[in-house]
Amino acid sequence: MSQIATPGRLTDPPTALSTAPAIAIRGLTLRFGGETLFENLDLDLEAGRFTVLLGASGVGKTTLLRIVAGLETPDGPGGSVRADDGRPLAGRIAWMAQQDLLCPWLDAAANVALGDRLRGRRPDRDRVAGMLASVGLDGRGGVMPAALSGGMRQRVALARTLYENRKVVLMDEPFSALDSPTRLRIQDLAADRLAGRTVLLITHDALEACRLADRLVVLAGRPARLIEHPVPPGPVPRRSDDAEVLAAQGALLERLAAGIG
Ligand SMILES: Nc1ncnc2c1ncn2[C@@H]1O[C@H](COP(=O)(O)OP(=O)(O)OP(=O)(O)O)[C@@H](O)[C@H]1O
Repeated sequence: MSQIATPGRLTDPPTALSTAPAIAIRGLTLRFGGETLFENLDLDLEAGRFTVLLGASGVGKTTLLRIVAGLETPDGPGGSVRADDGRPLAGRIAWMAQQDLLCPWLDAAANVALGDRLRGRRPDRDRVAGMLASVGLDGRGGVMPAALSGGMRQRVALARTLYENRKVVLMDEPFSALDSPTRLRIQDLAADRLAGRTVLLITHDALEACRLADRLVVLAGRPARLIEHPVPPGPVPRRSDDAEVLAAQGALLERLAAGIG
């Protein structure tokens, strides 16, 4: 297992971070074949906060994320996804997936700057090095993905997300493939490095949800509805051994097992 050091904070200007928008999702309806996944679904993502989304497999979590990202179009004229500053969301969203999606033929540094390469821009080497250092991978830019552990690969993926410096970050079970201690450390890192951005995180891990959520919602049923679940007190990331976090995790698991999610 690789331990994550506690590196210095990122150098993104605070003014840039403070412009993270709130997002209002309104009146979403989506049908696949004969199934109605969403019917007039609303969700608000608070500016600069972690909203955590749980729910049973197949309920529609990834589809909801894809709609927010503009990768899926809701049915009918009523549905909308809008930023509260009135500006388009396109170009302001980063995506982190369950798989690290690193290109195996590029080293860690080139993977961090992949977006620049795809846009035909010259990567900013100093920023790339800074992002790698900020996730505890100082001096590892030349290492190929095959030589990195799963936890380190996800840290490179996090550095790539940070390099993009988007104000909205959509995360689809980004840590689910990691062992528990590594997952705990990268949760801490993500909470610290993504602070101030508007984050929507999908997870099946009740402890992860209770550690990271400023707001916790469960997607359940068909058509799916959203059910609020209370979050433990205190700022994120909360300690995994905190009594209130453990109690909230237990209560959340009981609710999920009872079939609300
Ligand atoms: N493009 C599509 N065409 C048809 N059906 C789809 C499409 N995309 C998703 N679905 C269906 O919509 C439902 C919701 O899928 P989705 O991947 O959003 O679920 P999920 O809650 O993210 O599940 P998991 O937790 O397993 O990742 C599933 O029944 C899936 O088969």
